[in-house]
This record gives sequence, C-alpha cells and structure tokens, in this order.
Amino acid sequence: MKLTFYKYQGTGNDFVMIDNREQKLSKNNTKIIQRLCDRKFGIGADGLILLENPDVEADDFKMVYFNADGYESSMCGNGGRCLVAFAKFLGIVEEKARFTAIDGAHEAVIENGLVSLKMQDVKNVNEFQDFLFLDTGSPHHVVFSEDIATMDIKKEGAAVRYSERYKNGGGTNVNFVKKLSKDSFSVRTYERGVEDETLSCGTGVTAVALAAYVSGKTEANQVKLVTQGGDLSVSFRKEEAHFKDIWLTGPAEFVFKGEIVC
Ligand SMILES: N[C@H](CCC[C@H](N)C(=O)O)C(=O)O
Repeated sequence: MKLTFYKYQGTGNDFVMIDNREQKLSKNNTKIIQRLCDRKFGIGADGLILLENPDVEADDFKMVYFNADGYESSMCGNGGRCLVAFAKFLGIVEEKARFTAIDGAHEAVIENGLVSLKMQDVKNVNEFQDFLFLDTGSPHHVVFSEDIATMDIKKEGAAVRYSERYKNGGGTNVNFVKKLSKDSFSVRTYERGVEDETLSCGTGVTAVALAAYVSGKTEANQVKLVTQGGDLSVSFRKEEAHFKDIWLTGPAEFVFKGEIVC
C-alpha cells in the first residue's frame, strides 16, 4: 500500500501524521505502524497520528494516536497540537479547532505561530512522599530533583515505568523535574510506548505544572516548562479540588512530506 505522510514535531516530540479520512490505514496494523515509526527501517517518530472524520457533529476531525511501539495509546498533548497545525494545512480549520481524542473533546487555537490545546480537566493529583502521580490524558509519575541534567533518563525512567507500582496497570510515563524559578521548571521525560526519553511530552509538562502547584513549588497558574526540545507553557485554573481550563501552548511545525510503500 502506498501511503502519503506528513512529518510534524512539537518541541522535538515528533510524529508521522496521516490524513486517514478515507480509512486507508486500519487501526490494528500494529506492525505497519511500528515500522513507520522505526528510526532505521521506517520514517522515524515518537508516535503516529491519524486524522479521521469526526463522529461528533460539532467536531472538525477525530484524533487517533499510536505510540512508536505500534499500539494505540492514551492522549498525546504535543501530538494534538501538531494535528491542529496539520488540519489547518489541509484546510479543514483556520485559527480554531475542535476535535475528539481517546480522552474526550478538545479545543485548540492557533495564534502567533503557536498552538494552544485545551486539555481535559484533572480531578485527582496524588501526592506521595517523593513523587506525585496524575493523569492528564496519559498517566504521569512526577519526581522533583536538584539535578536532572546528568541523569540516565532511559534507565531511571524504565525502572519506574516497570516497577511493581505500575507494571501491571499498563505502566506510566515518568517526568524528572528541576525547579528553575518561581514559575518555571526544567523537565525530562521517559515515555511509555516509546520506551525511551523523548525531547518533550505535552501531557507530561501539563502534569508537571499541576504537580508543582499541588506540592507548593509554584503559586503561579501559568508555568513555563523548559524541555530538551524547546519551551512549552501550561496555564490552568484551580476550582476547589479540580484543575480546569488547562491549556498547553507551544510550537507545532511541519518538517517534511513523503510517500512510503508499506
Ligand atoms: N507515550 C504516552 C502518549 C504520548 C504522550 C506524549 N507524546 C504527549 O505529548 O503527551 C503514553 O503512552 O501515555
């Protein structure tokens, strides 16, 4: 099968994007999706995203996300932002978009060259002695540390992701965080389903911003997250025990278009 694909990246988290409105690529093609994401035998990406026709009248499109391991996974924040940029390129949307992903409905706005994505509300942030755990559309374990620059993220991240706490529940993504100022943090993320460090993680930096607020490391409700692949920002409103109006903002860029036989 000949497939036209578009490569996008959002702060270094990179994706193969496919306009699948004609359903050319089926969702259980794990081997094909894994091969497309393979950085040696395929195009290479952290994940693959299908743009499909919406199931909901009010939506512009539907998002289906696969990790590089070829399996459909939970929400991808950077991928969602890249998908909005892709939808604009295809002429499906202009400056505003509304779509449904595996975790529900999302709005997005393209402004000043950045894409802002509204994330689902977060009801539970679980604080433990030396880490926090929350789900921002994907599960995230968050650890604050004085030194993350020299860490072996792949090794340290895998140790948590495959630990007793997570190994039977589908695993988790793992974020290592250093506080930079009263409203900015440096973040390095080990991503489930990539099974390696990614240059940034959208649901991950969203989790870090909320975890920093809950653990008293920031009082700001707009936080800058510095990742290996670039800067992202997360804003939110705390309403009683819930976090609402959570917006993830950052660049989302086209890299190249190609055709591949698979
Ligand atoms: N690897 C994640 C999904 C992608 C998350 C990340 N790429 C983002 O930007 O949110 C998981 O399986 O939970």
